[in-house]
Parts: sequence; structure tokens; C-alpha cells
Amino acid sequence: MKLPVLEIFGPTIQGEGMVIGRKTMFVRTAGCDYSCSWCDSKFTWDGSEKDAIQMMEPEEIRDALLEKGGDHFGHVTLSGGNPGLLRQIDELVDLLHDHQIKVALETQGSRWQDWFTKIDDLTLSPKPPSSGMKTNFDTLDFIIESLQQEQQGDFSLKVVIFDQDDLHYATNLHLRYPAVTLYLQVGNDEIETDNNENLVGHLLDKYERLIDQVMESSVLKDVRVLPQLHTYLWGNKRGV
Ligand SMILES: C[S@@+](CC[C@H](N)C(=O)[O-])C[C@H]1O[C@@H](n2cnc3c(N)ncnc32)[C@H](O)[C@@H]1O
Ligand SMILES: Nc1nc2[nH]cc(C(=O)O)c2c(=O)[nH]1
Ligand code: SF4
Ligand SMILES: [Mg+2]
Repeated sequence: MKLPVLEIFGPTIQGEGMVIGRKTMFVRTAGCDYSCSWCDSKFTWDGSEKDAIQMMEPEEIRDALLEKGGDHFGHVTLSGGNPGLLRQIDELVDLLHDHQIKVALETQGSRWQDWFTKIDDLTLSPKPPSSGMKTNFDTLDFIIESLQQEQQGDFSLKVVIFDQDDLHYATNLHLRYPAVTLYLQVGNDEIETDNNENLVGHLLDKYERLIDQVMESSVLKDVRVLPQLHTYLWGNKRGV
């Protein structure tokens, strides 16, 4: 069963969340059920690159990964768009596992798929108010309960923070799911710029301010505060 693919790239480092720094390849699928105001991957869902979408069989994706990454990788991250929309990713996960390749997933937690239980490093990234999206907590509760009962790998929550309301949202999320490791990630509000020097200075400032705020919280004790590491290295460049 074919999958809509927009990018296959790497090896690079995972720049975000629970396996930050890990050497990985990326497969970016097309299509999203959200439209976050600050999405840094709008091209996956805004129609601007619909002609570039390739419909690929899992074997073709594996071959493309091997062609790009050679024998230099053992980890693949599925991102998008929302890969959680695609029931047929199941086959790709099995195929990669057959090759002893670990599989990570980036999804916002708006949809469940049975293959989530096979993912080695699963990041749920529910969206705070600044995104303009509304979390369906019935769905998120179901996903987290299912993962807690059945998942073979690790999973975590990751919230991108732009403002006070977002931090408040993340605080409530931590109270709702205290047993799930929570990552807070600096929001990039300069997704169009190609001035990397200014961008890095700006994002470092924001990282420091986010750290200060989290230090003052009596609820956010058990959290990890991270930059979006790849943007500090390569700015808004794609495919890295
Ligand atoms: C592009 S999304 C694709 C996966 C999935 N749709 C999701 O949102 O989790 C990958 C990650 O990038 C984060 N992200 C998107 N735009 C961002 C921005 N402007 N600043 C920081 N993180 C961002 C998302 O929150 C998500 O954690
Ligand atoms: N290096 C790197 N790390 C990432 N972590 C999450 C990414 C994404 O866009 O999903 C991403 C990405 O695009 N590049
Ligand atoms: S859910 Fe992810 S891919 Fe979809 S719009 Fe939001 S950040 Fe972008
Ligand atoms: Mg990204």
C-alpha cells in the first residue's frame, strides 16, 4: 500500500525531543489534519508542493533510505504532516524492523493507529493555544492509555512554547499525564528568515527566557526544556 511522501533525508541528528542528538534518517509524509499558525512544515499540507508528493510503496521508501543513508544509519524518524493519518505505515514499520532499523514517530496525537504500539520512540506533540488548534482530550486520553498498556517502545509528550498561555497549557498537560515524560521546546517564530546569525541569537534568547520561566514553576519539576537543535545549526534550511 502506497504512502504519500514529500521528503526523505539524512542521516542527520534528531533535533528535537526524547532522542535529541540521535543519528537518524527522516521520512516526511504529506497531509495534515491540523493547520498550526506557526507550522515550520506548511508545505506538507498547504498545497504549495502537491505536485512533489510521491506515492511510494514501503519497499521503495526502504530502498530510497538505503540509497541516501547507505549502511550509516540504524534509526528512521517518520514525520510530516501527520503520519498518524496513514493506516498503511504499518507495513513500513515492519519492513524497517526486519532490517534492524529502529523507528521513531512525530505526531500531534489527534488520531490513533494500531501500529503506534510498534514504534520505538514515539513523540506526541499536542498543540498549545498559540497554534490556533484545539486539543481533543478524549482522543489524547485514549492514545496515552493505549500506549501505556500496549506500547513496546518509549513515548513522550512534547509541547512547543511561544507564550504564557502555551506554558499554562503545558502545565495542565503535565498535571493530566504526570507519568509521561514532558519536553518543552522553544517555538521558532521566525520560520521565513534565512539570516541564520540573527535567528540563532533570537532563539537562544527565547531558550533562556523559557528556562527562566520553567525554573519558577512549582508544577513543572520533572520536565526537560530543549531547543529545536537543528535550527540552531542550520536555521530554517530544509532536509537537515
Ligand atoms: C512539523 S511537525 C510534524 C509532526 C506532527 N504533525 C506534529 O506536529 O507533531 C514536527 C514537530 O515540529 C514542531 N514544530 C512545528 N513548527 C514549529 C515551530 N515554528 N517552532 C518549533 N517547533 C515547531 C511540531 O510541534 C512538532 O513537534
Ligand atoms: N534534524 C531534524 N530534526 C527534526 N526533528 C523533528 C523534525 C520534524 O520536522 O519533524 C526534524 C527535522 O526536520 N530535522
Ligand atoms: S500538526 Fe504538525 S505538521 Fe500539522 S500543522 Fe501542526 S506542526 Fe504542522
Ligand atoms: Mg521540523
